[in-house]
Amino acid sequence: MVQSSVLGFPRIGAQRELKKTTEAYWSGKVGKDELFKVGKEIRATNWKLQQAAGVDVIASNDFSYYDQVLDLSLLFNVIPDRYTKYELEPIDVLFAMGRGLQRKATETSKAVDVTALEMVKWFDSNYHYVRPTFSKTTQFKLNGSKPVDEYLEAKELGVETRPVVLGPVSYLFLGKADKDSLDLEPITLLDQILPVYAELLEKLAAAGAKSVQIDEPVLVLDLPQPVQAAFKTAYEFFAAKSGLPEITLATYFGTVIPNIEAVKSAPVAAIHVDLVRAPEQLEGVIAALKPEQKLSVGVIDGRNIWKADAAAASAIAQAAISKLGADRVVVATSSSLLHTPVDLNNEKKLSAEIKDFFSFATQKLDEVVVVAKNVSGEDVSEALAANAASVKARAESSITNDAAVKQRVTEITDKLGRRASPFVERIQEQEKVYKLPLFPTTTIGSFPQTKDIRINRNKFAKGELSPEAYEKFIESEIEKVVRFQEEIDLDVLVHGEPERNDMVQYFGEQLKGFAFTTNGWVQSYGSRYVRPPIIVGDVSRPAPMTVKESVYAQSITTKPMKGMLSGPITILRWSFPRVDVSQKTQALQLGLALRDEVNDLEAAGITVIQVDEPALREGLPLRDGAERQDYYQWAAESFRIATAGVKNTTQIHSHFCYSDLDPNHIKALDADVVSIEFSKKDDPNYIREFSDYPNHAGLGLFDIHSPRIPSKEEFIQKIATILEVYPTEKFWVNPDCGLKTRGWEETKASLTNMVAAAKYYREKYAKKD
Ligand code: MET
Ligand SMILES: [Zn+2]
Repeated sequence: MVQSSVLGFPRIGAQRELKKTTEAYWSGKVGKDELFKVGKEIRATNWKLQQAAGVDVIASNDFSYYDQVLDLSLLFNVIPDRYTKYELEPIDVLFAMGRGLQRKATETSKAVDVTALEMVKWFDSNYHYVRPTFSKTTQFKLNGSKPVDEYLEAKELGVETRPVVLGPVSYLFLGKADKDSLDLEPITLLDQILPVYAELLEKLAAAGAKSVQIDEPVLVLDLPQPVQAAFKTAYEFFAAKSGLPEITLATYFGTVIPNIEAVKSAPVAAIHVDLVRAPEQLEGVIAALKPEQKLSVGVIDGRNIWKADAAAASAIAQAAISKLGADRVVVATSSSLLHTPVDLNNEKKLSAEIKDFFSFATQKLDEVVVVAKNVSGEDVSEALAANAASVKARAESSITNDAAVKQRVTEITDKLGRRASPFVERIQEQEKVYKLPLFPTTTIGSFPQTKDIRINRNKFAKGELSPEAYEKFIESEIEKVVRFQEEIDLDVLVHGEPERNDMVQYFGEQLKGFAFTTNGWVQSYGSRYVRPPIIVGDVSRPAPMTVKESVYAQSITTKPMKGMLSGPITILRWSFPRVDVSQKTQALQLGLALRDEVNDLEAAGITVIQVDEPALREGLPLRDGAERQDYYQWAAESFRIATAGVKNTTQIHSHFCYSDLDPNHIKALDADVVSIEFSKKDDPNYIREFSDYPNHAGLGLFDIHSPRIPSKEEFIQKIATILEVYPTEKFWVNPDCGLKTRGWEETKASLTNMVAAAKYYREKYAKKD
C-alpha cells in the first residue's frame, strides 16, 4: 500500500479565525487563553480533516501564531537581547520579534519599545518569514516545547502525526548576522545548534513520534561550499544518535540535482522532492537513493489551485514505484499547502464551469489520497473519470482564449518598451515641472484601511450601499488623506487607496481574464492574508481602473498627486497564474493592459505615476542560469511596456519591498524614482549598492508593519547613516511600504516626524551652499 502524505496544511482557519483572534489579542480585546484556544481548535480541525480524508502521513507543528521560522527562533533561543529585557511572556516575545512592540508603562509592567526583526520572502512565494538574526552572543538552547506539545495534542485526538521542523542548514542559511556581529557567518554556528536540534528530536521520540519531517528547502538554491558540506555534518550527527525518530528530508520549490551530493551525504530514512516544479529531477534523485531509503514524491501542487491531473500525477508516482517498489514510495503534496486557500467549498460565487478547474487545500487532500490509492492498485476509477473529465473541460474551455490579446502580444516591438529620452534628460525636464525640494517626501500609496472603510466596502459589495453613496464615501476618505498630507507638508501626495481591498485583487477584479474568490485567503505574513486572483484566460483591460479616484484626488490639491498601479510582475506573481501558457506571455499581456491605464492616467492629468513591483525579486528563478537571465529580460520588458508610453515630463515611480533586492534587479526597469523597503536591513553595504543606482531612490525609513513610532531624532539618525554613503541629490524620503495596516494615530505621528527630519536636512544642506 503506497502511503499518502501532506507536508503541511494552512493554519489560518477556514473563516480566518487565526487572524481575528491574533488581532483581537494584539489590541487587548481578548487574552492569551482565548488566543490559545482558537489555535488549538484550528489545529484539531485540520488534523481531523486530513484524517477523515484518509491521508496517511499528517504533519504537526505546521501551525504557527505568526511564522514557523520565527517559532523556531523562539524555540532555539535565537532571541536578540533587546527582546528579553522586558520579561515578556513567550508569546509576546514572539509577536514583538515578528511585529515590534511599543507599550506605555502601566502599574504592573514596564514601558516597552522594540522594533521587529527583518521579514523576507520565503523563497519565490508571497509568504514572508521572520529572518533569524544571530549574534556572537547567541546561546542556543531549547526554550520551549511547541513541536512536542502539538504532537501530543494530536495524539490525544487520536491522530498520529509527523512533526515538521525547518532543518538546521536551512535555518542557519536563511538567517543573518545581527548588526553587532556583521562578520559572523551563520552557517559556522552549525556545531552549536545541532545538539539542540538533537535534543528536540529526542524529546519528540520520547513523546512517541516515530518520524519527523525536516525541511531543507535551501537544497533547491545555489549553495556556497560550506553550506553544502553542512548537510553531511548535520545529518551524520543525527544518525549517530540512537533512538531518534526517522527523518524525512524534505525539499520543495525546485530541483535538488545540483546539490545531489549533499542529499546523498545525508543518512536519512526518506527524501521528499517537488515533482510539480521540477519533474525532471526524478531519475537523478532515484539514482542517488540508498537501497533502504524511501522517496516521497510531491505530485500534488502546494503552490497553485488548479485541479491536479490525477492520471499524470499517478504516472509520475508509478515511474518511481517501478524503480523502487511500492513500499519505498510515498505520494505527497509538492510542498506544504500553506500557499493555497483552505476550501473551495467556501466559494459560492464562482460559476460551476470555473469552479471545476480548481482545487484548494481541502480538495488537495482527496487528490493525494486518490493518487496514492490508484498507484496501490485500488479501484478509484470513478474519481479518476471525474477528474479526467474536468481536466479535459478546462483544456477546451472558451474562457481561456482571446484572439485580440494574443494578436497584440505578437505586435510588441522594442520601441514600445522604450521611453522617448534617457533618464538624465527626463529628470531635467521633470525638475522644471515639479520643482521639488531636496529630500522630497512621499509615501508608498496606501493609508490606514480603517474599519469604517471596510464596512462601507462590504456594504457596497452586498448592494446595501448605492454606487453613488459609495463613491461619495471614497471621495471623503480621499479628501481626508489629501488634507492630512497637505497639513504635514508632504511633497508628492497619494490618494490613499481606500477603494482597494488589496493591491492585486483590486486589479484582478477589473481585468478581463481573471477569476476571483470570496474566501480564498492565503497567509502573506503574520495576520496579513491575501486573496490572490486567478488568471484563467488571456488578460486585457476593458475600462480604466484607477483614473476616477486619482483625478478626484488631484482636483482637490495643487501638489503633485501620484497615480498608483500594481505592476505586471506583481499582479502575475500574486495571482495564481495559468499553467497552460508561459509566465512571460501572461506578464506581457499584463504589461499591455497596464500601459492602457498609465496612458489614460497621463491623459487625465496625472503625471506622476507609480507602478509597484514588490514581487519583482520574488519572481526571480531560484537558481542562477539561463532561466534567470530570461526572467530579467521579460520582467523588465513587461514593466517598460506598461510605463514607456508617457512623456518625458511624466515621472514614473516604482516600489519594491520585503525581498533581497539589489539594484541590478531593477536597473532595466528605468523608473525615474524608486522607493525601497530598507528600515530593518541595517546594512551599510546595502546602501552602498544603491548609491550606484543611476536613477532617484528613497530607502524606506520606517517599518510599516509595526505600530511603533520613530521620533524625529531617530529619523535624523537613520538619514545620517544613509547619507554617509548615499548622495543627497538622489535622496527621497519615504516609509518602507504602504500604511494600510497601520492605525491613524501612529501614521500621523510617524509621518510628521519623518517630514520634520527631511526639513532638518533640507535646511542643513541649503545652508551649506
Ligand atoms: C507591498 S507594496 C504596497 C504598495 C502599495 N501602493 C501600498 O502602498 O499599499
Ligand atoms: Zn511595499
